[in-house]
Amino acid sequence: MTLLDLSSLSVALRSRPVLSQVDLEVSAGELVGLIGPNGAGKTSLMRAALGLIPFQGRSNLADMTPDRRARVAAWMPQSREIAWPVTVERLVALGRLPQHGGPLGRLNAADREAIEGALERMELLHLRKRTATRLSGGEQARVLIARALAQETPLLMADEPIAGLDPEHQLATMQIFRELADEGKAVVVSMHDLGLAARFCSRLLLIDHGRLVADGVPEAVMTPENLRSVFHIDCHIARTASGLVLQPTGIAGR
Ligand SMILES: Nc1ncnc2c1ncn2[C@@H]1O[C@H](COP(=O)(O)OP(=O)(O)OP(=O)(O)O)[C@@H](O)[C@H]1O
Repeated sequence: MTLLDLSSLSVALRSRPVLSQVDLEVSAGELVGLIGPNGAGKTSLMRAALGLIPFQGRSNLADMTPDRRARVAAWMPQSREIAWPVTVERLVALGRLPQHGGPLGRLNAADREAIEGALERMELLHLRKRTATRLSGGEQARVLIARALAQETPLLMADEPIAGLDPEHQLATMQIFRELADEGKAVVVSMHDLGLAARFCSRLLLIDHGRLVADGVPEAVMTPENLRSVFHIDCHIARTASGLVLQPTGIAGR
């Protein structure tokens, strides 16, 4: 089942083209990593797909009413600002707003199950009564991922969700995304850790200067040529039983 369907998606910000003619379909069961250098257009692609910024072309999500979209796609933006000093469990409960179609009234059994599941998955049960604004940056990021998980949408889109997490929680979070995809959801995440992208994602989209320049399984996208021409780096790449292992070794040509 196709959950994200973009055709000829283009974005110009302040009259400057930042995304050009992206065609993309993402289906249930895929964990898609969006990779590319700083300023390549990863955030613009996701924000345009969600209808959060003006674009040309077509996005199935942007065509939906806001209510419908919130039931189809959960979104974790790059900015990690938590505006109010509410408890962790209250913040995660806000992920249930779309299911209520309005203000969050009394939580029902399905809400409670979704909230508990999200807190447990993100290893936040011990922090549930803490004030979210008084957590560390990485802890706050995990709370925001939990809020997106509690939304229980078939599609999860997250902008650099593992940035700032410690190694254990980076691995655990990528593993959770992998599980969500295996459970039949579609997950689209932008990320800069090419090693984790190669190891966990079923498919990679390589963006460079606003264009989708490669799209396929990690082995097909993480080629020495692509890594050199797009990221300007040399990498050690090895195929292992647990997937592709990739370690940047230097800046190309230096
Ligand atoms: N509000 C804005 N006004 C004008 N240009 C913008 C604006 N926001 C982003 N841009 C430009 O759009 C281009 C794409 O930015 P975008 O944030 O999509 O890149 P990105 O791939 O997500 O980068 P990063 O990895 O650094 O987060 C960049 O050149 C950026 O400078």
